Amino acid sequence: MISFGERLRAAVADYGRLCVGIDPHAALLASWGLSDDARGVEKFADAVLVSAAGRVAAVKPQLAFFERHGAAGYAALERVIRRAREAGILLIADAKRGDIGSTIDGYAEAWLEPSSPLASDAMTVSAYQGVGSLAPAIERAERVGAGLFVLAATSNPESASVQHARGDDGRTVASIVADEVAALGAGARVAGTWSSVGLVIGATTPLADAGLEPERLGAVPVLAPGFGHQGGRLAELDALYGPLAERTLASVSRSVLAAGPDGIQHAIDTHRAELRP
Ligand SMILES: O=c1ccn([C@@H]2O[C@H](COP(=O)(O)O)[C@@H](O)[C@H]2O)c(=O)[nH]1
Repeated sequence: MISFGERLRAAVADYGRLCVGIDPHAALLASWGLSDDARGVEKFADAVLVSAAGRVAAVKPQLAFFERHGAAGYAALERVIRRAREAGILLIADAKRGDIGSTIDGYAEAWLEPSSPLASDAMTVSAYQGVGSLAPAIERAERVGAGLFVLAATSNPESASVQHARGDDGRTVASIVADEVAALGAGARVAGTWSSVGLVIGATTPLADAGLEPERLGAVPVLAPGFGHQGGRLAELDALYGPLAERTLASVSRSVLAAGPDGIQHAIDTHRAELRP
């Protein structure tokens, strides 16, 4: 079995460091001429998949916009996940789940276990209950070759009051999360391989402001939202992420999706061109 970290490394080598978000906001559905229901959401997601497969390393459905449509939205998402697998593109479920260990394992079973109808390549999780609370999800992910991205320094401006707060040793909350994630499995890893447990580090704040020291983060991959619509510039990815840049997957949703069904392929290509190969 190939680990998620290694599958991500291969996808980035083949297709570059862009991830396209599948965020069927009501306003986008309207501008695409689609109905604001599960059918519209599924058509939207399928069109994004067709345009992204073979062009970018991964897609990232935002679950909120499927959940809006209840059970029918989930059924649509199950089919989208299956089609992503058939198309051979990595799919990161933006679920942002977090809870006590026994419950987080339930979430991991739902989103990562291959027998689940929602089985994704990776999911986003929150460490607000402590990185240790994620241990069952981490163990399950490693057992089934899936991945996790742990929120560390998110792209929204409100995050600073919590994530940049400093403890007695001077480290920020973001850096405590990042250090604990980096320590997972460190030493057991083959040199040059990527970890299957990554971090979410938004593109809207310099790493230093969040107290993050990239040289401490070993082989951890990064999922980086905040480019495009939120103001981050893809051309500045290398400068922003420094030594982490090679392992950073830049995620863009609205700035690509706003191009509509006829323009999305071109928009993806334009965004890719802003990243160096
Ligand atoms: O720190 C974070 C974590 C996740 N997100 C999610 O990424 C996309 C961003 O959408 P854009 O349209 O490219 O702004 C969205 O699904 C967020 O929930 C984030 O923005 N920041």
